[in-house]
Amino acid sequence: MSPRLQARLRHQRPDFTLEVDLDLPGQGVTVLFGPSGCGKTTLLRCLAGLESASGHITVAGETWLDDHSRRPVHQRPLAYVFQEASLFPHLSVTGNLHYGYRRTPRRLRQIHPPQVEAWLGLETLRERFPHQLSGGQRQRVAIARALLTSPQLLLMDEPLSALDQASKQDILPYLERLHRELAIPVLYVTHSPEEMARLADHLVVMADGRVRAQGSLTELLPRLDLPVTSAQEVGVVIDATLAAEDADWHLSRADFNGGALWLPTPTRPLGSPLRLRVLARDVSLARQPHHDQSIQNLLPATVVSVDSDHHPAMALVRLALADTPLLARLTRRAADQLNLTPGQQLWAQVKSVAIVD
Ligand SMILES: Nc1ncnc2c1ncn2[C@@H]1O[C@H](COP(=O)(O)OP(=O)(O)OP(=O)(O)O)[C@@H](O)[C@H]1O
Repeated sequence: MSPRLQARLRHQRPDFTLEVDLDLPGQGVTVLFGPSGCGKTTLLRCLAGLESASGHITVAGETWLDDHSRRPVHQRPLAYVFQEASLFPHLSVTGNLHYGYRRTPRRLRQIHPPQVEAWLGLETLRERFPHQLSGGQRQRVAIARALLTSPQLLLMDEPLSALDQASKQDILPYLERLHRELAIPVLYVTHSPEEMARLADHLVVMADGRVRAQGSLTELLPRLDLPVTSAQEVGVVIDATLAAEDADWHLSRADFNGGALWLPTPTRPLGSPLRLRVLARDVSLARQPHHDQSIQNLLPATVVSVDSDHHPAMALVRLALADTPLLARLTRRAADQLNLTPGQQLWAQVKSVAIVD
């Protein structure tokens, strides 16, 4: 298990104060989420040493900042990817990739060109120059170049926001792959709920220069007090494994801690990890398991709480499938007729499941 990324930071500007205490896993993607101006970029810049901050930072077991010492930017082994890829225009893709790699001392090189070329699908682009690449391809090269410095921390500040929708959809599978391969922490700033659902393992929700909540995506996404999703899109993500296939019906079973869901067979081998998204509006509840209806996914669930929704006619029911949370959005009248109370056992009928990763 890699050592955790810990940072307690205070940064003061005349009209803005950043004051955060982060304790994040040493591996995986942490998405920083929060309204414009809440301090996400400032936090990344403080971690990078581009802004002065007091406090402490520990990355990969090494202290970058404490009361007695402050490592300057060039001594912090991190990579920073911005909205716009700034590649060297006079160098080919290979030239750009080798730039950071060659400047990294041999003994510190942990990531090598063939690896990142495969992760980011660059094998056929090696000879091209930046002006011969699409926006998404340029950004893939920029990410690869950053990784070839073998950083201990990867900071990504809205890396897809300058791309059009088609390029975003092109690049997301590469980022999902990276997310599975990289053994370092990645801090990823985005305003996009889709990028959050597809890439995040962890979430830091910020407001006014402070951390409102931090934890795993599965734990924080269903929280109704956090502004992470719109009322229509509220739901959960479930990390599952592709466990069985029913070839006759082209359906596959995804198992997770607390149950299993059937879905149209995806093009990936049995045993693969799979991230599923279930929206609250696609879950209904019943006291008995009804098999005389079209919904195939029936899961035994326990009521945790019944909460208000943005609309006065609706209620959000928080459920537990063992350790896995699920949300159901019902009319208040339906919730009243079911006489829902915490601890009650019933059946969750899941109408639709999307694979997000
Ligand atoms: N160079 C600067 N000098 C002074 N104030 C700044 C500077 N950069 C940002 N700020 C202010 O600091 C606060 C935090 O800004 P920051 O860019 O970190 O927010 P953010 O959450 O990244 O926003 P966005 O989502 O819009 O990128 C804001 O009030 C902003 O106006």
